[in-house]
Amino acid sequence: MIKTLVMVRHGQSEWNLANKFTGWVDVDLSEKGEKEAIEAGKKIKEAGIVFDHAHTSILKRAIKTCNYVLEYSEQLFVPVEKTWRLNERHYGALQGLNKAETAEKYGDEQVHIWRRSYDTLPPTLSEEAQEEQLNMRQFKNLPKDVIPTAENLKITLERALPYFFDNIAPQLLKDETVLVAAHGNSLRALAKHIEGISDEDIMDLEIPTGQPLVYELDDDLKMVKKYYL
Ligand SMILES: O=C(O)[C@@H](CO)OP(=O)(O)O
Repeated sequence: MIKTLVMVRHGQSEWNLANKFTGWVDVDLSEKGEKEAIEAGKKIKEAGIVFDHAHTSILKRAIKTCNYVLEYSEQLFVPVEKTWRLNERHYGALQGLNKAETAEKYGDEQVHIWRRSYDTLPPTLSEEAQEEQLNMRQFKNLPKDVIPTAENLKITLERALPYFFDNIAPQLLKDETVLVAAHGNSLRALAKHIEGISDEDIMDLEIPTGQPLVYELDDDLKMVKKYYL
């Protein structure tokens, strides 16, 4: 039997709009982002998709998107689990910098490598920024060892996949329909696994904000079909 997993990247955030590296910084949705998330919910309702479970990160742009999607598809009662493992990939010392200005300073190629290469790490957070991060309430109950100072897509995949295997996959295997509302790079990581994309080809995969991406999966949770609503 075909299993259905719907991924939604959060709607445009304030820092997507400002063209800043965001990562684990907890920025809000922009006005456009809220509209995108509402539209995503309406499309899911029109498509008649009925969720049994929803999963999101511990960052408000994804949490709010998840809530808007459930609200506007009239299924706000669906249980939602929040996990740091679905957080955006941590952008290290690039967080808060403007992407265009960073490209002017370091060159387009370097910035493209930082943004899209599978295994190149961006520069890590300063000690001061690390300390600040450790004191943030939403990260305080996480073991220090799992809080990154910078991540590439490979590390993002390695921390997102255990959650997929332990929490999402068992639900899909019971033929339950699952929503994952998360981030550009945490969703690229899951997509890499589900679609079997190579380390090279994953550089070209972009997931747009607020567009529901439907995966139909076989009994081994491999992709049979994917489409955007
Ligand atoms: O800034 C970020 O955290 C991400 C997602 O918006 O950006 P990028 O597309 O450069 O990986």
